[in-house]
Amino acid sequence: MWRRVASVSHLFSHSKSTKFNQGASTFKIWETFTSESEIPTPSKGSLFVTFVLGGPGSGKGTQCAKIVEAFGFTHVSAGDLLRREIASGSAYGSVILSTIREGKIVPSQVTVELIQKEMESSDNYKFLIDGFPRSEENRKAFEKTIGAEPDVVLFFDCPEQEMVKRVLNRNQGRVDDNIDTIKKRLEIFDELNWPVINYYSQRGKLHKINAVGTVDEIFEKVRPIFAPLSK
Ligand SMILES: Nc1ncnc2c1ncn2[C@@H]1O[C@H](COP(=O)(O)OP(=O)(O)OP(=O)(O)O)[C@@H](O)[C@H]1O
Ligand SMILES: Nc1ccn([C@@H]2O[C@H](COP(=O)(O)O)[C@@H](O)[C@H]2O)c(=O)n1
Ligand SMILES: [Mg+2]
Repeated sequence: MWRRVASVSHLFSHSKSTKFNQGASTFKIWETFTSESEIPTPSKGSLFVTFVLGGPGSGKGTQCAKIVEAFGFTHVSAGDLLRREIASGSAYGSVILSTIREGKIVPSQVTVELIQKEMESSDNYKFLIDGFPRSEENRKAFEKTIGAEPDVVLFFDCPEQEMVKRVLNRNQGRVDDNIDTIKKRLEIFDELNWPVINYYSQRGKLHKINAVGTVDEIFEKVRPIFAPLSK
């Protein structure tokens, strides 16, 4: 289904064989961007991965919904997958629930496996991976298991005060939408997410978006990033 540009399996010799890295087949070498303004021009059939980063309540899920509508991506929210795992009554459920309650990060192996299953069950080739990677450990686990790097990384940059306000007003019954857990999530974000943001910034893949404004105003900053993509 995905057009191969070149095999990079030699770079991931210890990774598991998956739909994405199987032998020398379904893979492409990811274009390297030399500046933050450069955007890739993917062709249909090539796997196209966008990581969506930002603090709690910065608007990642809200903007992902708009990107899906405008550009035909499949939205894979790591947090939603973990919540679904809890709801399914899986063996991991109780440990995931307590980790989310504490605002901590679930072991990468668990999260990456859920993401991998979700991607493999989709016929789409354009994915928005929302709320991932949350740490360098997450990032490395994705590379190793999926055998891919993101084409684009979005970072919704939002002041803490605004994030807290949005989360407390979200009203979706999430166990982590309370002031104590929000404080912990913000601490974890500061400690573990910045190294990931810096990593992709140094590689010219990061698109930092000021996440203050209306949903539509913010989307108008996102839209040009994906303009080369047809739906
Ligand atoms: N630009 C905006 N202005 C005001 N409120 C917003 C804006 N964008 C999103 N919201 C609201 O803020 C809340 C958090 O947004 P959203 O769920 O998209 O954030 P998130 O980054 O996915 O958060 P989390 O990491 O906790 O899942 C939601 O209630 C949403 O409706
Ligand atoms: N890569 C991830 C993503 C999320 N979590 C845990 O889920 C919580 C909620 O995530 P949202 O993206 O929906 O805000 C988050 O606070 C983490 O506890 C994770 O462990 N790893
Ligand atoms: Mg979200």
